This record gives sequence, structure tokens and C-alpha cells, in this order.
Amino acid sequence: MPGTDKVLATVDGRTLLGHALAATAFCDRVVVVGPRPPDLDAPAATDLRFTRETPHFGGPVRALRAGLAAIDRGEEYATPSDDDVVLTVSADLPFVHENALRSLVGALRSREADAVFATDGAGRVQYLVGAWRRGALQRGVAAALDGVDDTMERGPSVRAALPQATATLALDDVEDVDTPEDLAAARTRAERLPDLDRARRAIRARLAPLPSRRGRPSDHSGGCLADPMVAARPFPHFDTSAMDGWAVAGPGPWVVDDRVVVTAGAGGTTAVADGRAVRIATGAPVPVGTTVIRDEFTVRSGADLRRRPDAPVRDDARRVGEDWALGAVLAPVGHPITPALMSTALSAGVETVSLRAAPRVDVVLSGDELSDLVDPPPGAIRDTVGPVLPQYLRWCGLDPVSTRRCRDTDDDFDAALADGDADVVVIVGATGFGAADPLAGALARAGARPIVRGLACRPGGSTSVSVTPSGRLVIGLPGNPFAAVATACAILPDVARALTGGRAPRRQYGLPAHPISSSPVTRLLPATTTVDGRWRVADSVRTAHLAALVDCDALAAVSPGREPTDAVEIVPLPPR
Ligand SMILES: Nc1nc2c(c(=O)[nH]1)N[C@H]1C(S)=C(S)[C@@H](COP(=O)(O)OP(=O)(O)OC[C@H]3O[C@@H](n4cnc5c(N)ncnc54)[C@H](O)[C@@H]3O)O[C@H]1N2
Ligand code: MOO
Repeated sequence: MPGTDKVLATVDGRTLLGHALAATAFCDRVVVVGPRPPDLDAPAATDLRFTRETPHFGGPVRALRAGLAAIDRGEEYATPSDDDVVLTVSADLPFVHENALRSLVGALRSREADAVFATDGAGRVQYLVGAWRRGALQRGVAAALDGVDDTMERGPSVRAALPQATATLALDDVEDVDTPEDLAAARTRAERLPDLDRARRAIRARLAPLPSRRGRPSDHSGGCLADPMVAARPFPHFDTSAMDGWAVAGPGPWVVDDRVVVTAGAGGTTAVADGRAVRIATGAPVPVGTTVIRDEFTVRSGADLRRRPDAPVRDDARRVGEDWALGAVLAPVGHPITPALMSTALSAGVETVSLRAAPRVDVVLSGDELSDLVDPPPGAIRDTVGPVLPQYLRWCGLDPVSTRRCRDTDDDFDAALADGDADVVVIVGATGFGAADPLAGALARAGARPIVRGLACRPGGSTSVSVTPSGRLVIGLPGNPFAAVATACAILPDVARALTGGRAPRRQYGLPAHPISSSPVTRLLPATTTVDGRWRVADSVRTAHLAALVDCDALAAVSPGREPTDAVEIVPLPPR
């Protein structure tokens, strides 16, 4: 971008350099190859250094050479290792975020590559956004500059420095700004309200998972696994009869030994001599050296037992490790802790797992008009959200731990953000964006960083998601009860999964039972199933109460630009 210092151009109120510094603030040490600007407008790593490449503007590989040299300057970095991870980040990525860079580091650690590069939304490899093994970067830079004279102007490209083993990782939000048009497009994008999908992506990309700990799966419904769940016992862990029948030794016919019956729960060992058969129950341990034959496959006459001529020859036993072996991976990292997972843990002898528990939420109902009286005084209304929102939050994978009221004063809002130790504060009402609006003001005073400031969605347009400097997430839900609940069900499952390190919730889609026209923004509308599995979607909704959710199966998220008979996203609600 001739005539301008590109890295000092601003998008979303921050310089491009500032976006890069904020995204790399988690690193142990950051080197900026370029001039130090008069002010830094973003939080940055504590150990932040500036250096210049020789010659100035001598191209990316010389910049990498200068950066590598500056990393090692100073005493404190005692044991540099070839396996240290060096991230390279160009300072022209207005939407780059820490989590994207962390996932590059994660990919480098988990793969057999010497460098992992980002690919952008168009599938282009961004060679300046990568995680390298330090030794590979050093060797690559040396090889690329071998025989290159420092008087040569532009120098080689990063491709000349690539190691043999490279990998790529598709990442959101690594589009670079190369032209004034790119810059204008980035500024427009930063101003545009996100639709549901973009808001969910921003939530998942920008929220760091909570710390993990060990716990019993059965105590942590709503949490997610922080490590894969690995079987501590094979299944079954002893040979078990799968049927009521006979434990038989040898090929048959057999002589029945009626003195012995092996039942489920029987300890010890039962000896069965060759040619003998003993009764065995489903779930009983199979005597050594026998197979099991179910009753239906046998004929008995006196002490003589035979296989029916038409019965298949098979062992009706479950043998040790037949379903899984000791050490088998039974659920991947990020899997939600469901009743099925809890039960599987019990089957596999897994007492505790590494997990992230459902995020704890303080619920705050704002509004001077709210009342608990059956007959509220003039101008007041009954609080119809507070008593039920916790149930919806649990449905979304969150753990509501407190509910309280907040008056429409700055002091009360400041306290609502500051008090308590929950991971998340959900505030209902007062979400308008006016300058005098209590929530926006309180967020600004607290220095909260916005992640979502409004949605291109109705209801829910004034929804906000922000993070306070202490790391607490603040979610502003619009005050109208239907708006609050619909927005919660549409985005909070993504919040819960982001904070627990879980996978994105699986979206469901359904075909409409009748044409549904779209509007310029996404609409969240009550939907009911029909007998043929299609969806009947209301064409409008009253938002001041939840009556529309009575006799309703789900919400339809009707997005703009679809054809009237195209599928709509179905946002699940607690079953009626
Ligand atoms: N000039 C404009 N005004 C409004 C707009 C707009 O675009 N321009 N949007 C409207 C929409 S849509 C909504 S939703 C609300 C969102 O405003 P707030 O989040 O600031 O919510 P409040 O003003 O505090 O409350 C809105 C409404 O809901 C009632 N309410 C709030 N909490 C409860 C509760 N716990 N139980 C029952 N009812 C509750 C409150 O009394 C208000 O009637 O803004 C519109 N205005
Ligand atoms: O958010 Mo209001 O969000 O349309 O009822």
C-alpha cells in the first residue's frame, strides 16, 4: 500500500499492528520486525522487542532472520531448543485472533511437520502466518539467504525457506489487507452486525476455554472432556455369558451336571470336565475351557444335552476385551459429558476424567419496573424471565448458580459486572446501545472487550457478548422475554462449548411445511413439527411474553437470501 504505513491503518478502532500484538500477547516473547510506533494501542506480550531487518524493506526472509536474532538477545533465555515453537504473523490481519494462532501451535505439536501454515477462507496458504519448529526456521532462513547479497533489494520469498515437512490448517479470519480496497472491505465488515453464524464463530474463535480439572463424569453434566476418555478396563473385563443356557466343555454331546449352576455375580472358578455341561445365567462368569450355548439351541433328554441340528455353532459368551481393550479411546477430547458418556465411563472403570465443567453463571435481571407481586403496582410488571431463565441456561450447557435483580443505575450495573466469582454474567434487559444505556456504559467503564455487539437478527438485535479484563464473560440479552429466551437458545450453546473446549453444537435443519419468505435480517420464529417431519413456522411473534413457546417444538432461524421452500435452521428448545 504505497504512501501509507499499512500496519498503522486502523480497523475496528485498532491499528493492524495492534491486532497482531493482541493476538500474540499469549506468547512468551514477541519480536516486531519494524519501527516501534509512538503508542501501542493493544495489550501485548510482556517481553516485547523491536528490531529492523537489513536492509530495511529487504523482504520477509530477511525480516525472519532479524526476528530470530532478536529472540535470542539477552541472558534470560537460557536453553533455546530446536523444538521451540516460533509463530510468524504478518501485521496486516485485522481479524486475526489468539485462538487461531494457538491452534497453529497445537497442530504443529500434534503433527509430524516442521511448519504448519494457515489457509484462509479462499483456500490460499498464508506462508506468513505459521508455526515453525525453531531449528527448521533457522535452517530454512539460512538456506534461502545462502548466496543472497544484502545489497539485493527485495530478497527471496518465504517459500524459499520452507522445510520439507509442512502442513496447513484452515483458519477463519486470516484474510490479509494488501490494497486500499481490502482495507475498506475490512472496515465495512468490522462495522456490519454479525448474523447468527458469524456471531457464533466469533464466540468460538475468541473465547478461551476455562481451566480443566479432574472430576467424575457423573458429577459434571454439561461439561466437556479436556482429554480423550481412555478405558481403564477392557470390556467385558471377564468372560461373561451373554445368554441363559449351558456352559459346555468339548464339542458335544454333553452330560449334564445338575449339581452346578453358574449365576451372575458368582465369584471363584467353576471347573467343568470335558464332555460336561452346567447351567449358566446371562451375565455369569464363563467357566475356564467352556463355551456357552443358549437354551433355544439345545435339546435335553435326561442327562444328555445336544445342539439342535439346525442351530448355528457359536459361542454365546462375551469374551474379555471383545467390545474394547484396555487403553481404547472411548470418547474424543471436547466430547460433551452426556448420560451415555457417564455410563460408558462406569463400564470402562474410568473413575475420573480431565474435564471442563459447565460454566457457572450469575443471572442478573435488570429493570426498575420488575416486581414479584401477583398484582404489580402501577407501571410495574411481573418478572417472567428470572424464574425460568436458569432452566433454559441449563438446556444450553451452562450452570446457573445465582439469580438477582439490578436497578437501572450505573452503580448497580457496575456491581453486577464486578461482584461474584461466576465465569459468566448473563444480564437481561438494558441492552440498548444508547450512550446513556446502563449496560453499554458499565461495560465501557469496566474496560470490557466486545466480542459481539449486536446481531443481525430479530428478535435479539441488541444482544452483546463481552469479556472483562478479569476474564469474566458478560452476556447482554434483550429485555423482552421472548427475545431473551430465543437469543439465549440460539447462541449460548456455542458459548458453553467455547468455554468448555467442546465441539461446536451440531446444527439442525428442517424443511418448511409451507413457503417462508425471508427478510433482510435473520428471524427467530416459533416452529412446530408436522406429521411428515416438516416444520410449520409462525410468520411473526409477540415478544413481551413466552406464550408463543407454549405448544411449540423449536425455533426456526430464517436467514435472509434463501428461497421460500429452502430448509431453515432449527434451534432446539427444551422438549415440551
Ligand atoms: N427506539 C428503539 N427502541 C427499542 C428497540 C429499537 O430498536 N429502537 N428495540 C426494542 C427491542 S426489539 C427490544 S428486545 C428491547 C430491548 O431493550 P432492552 O434490552 O434494553 O430491554 P428493556 O428495555 O430493559 O426491556 C424491554 C422490555 O422487556 C420487559 N422486560 C425486561 N425484563 C423483563 C423480565 N425479567 N420479565 C418481564 N419483562 C421484562 C421490559 O419491561 C420492557 O417492556 O428494546 C426495544 N426498544
Ligand atoms: O430483541 Mo427485540 O430483540 O426484537 O424483541
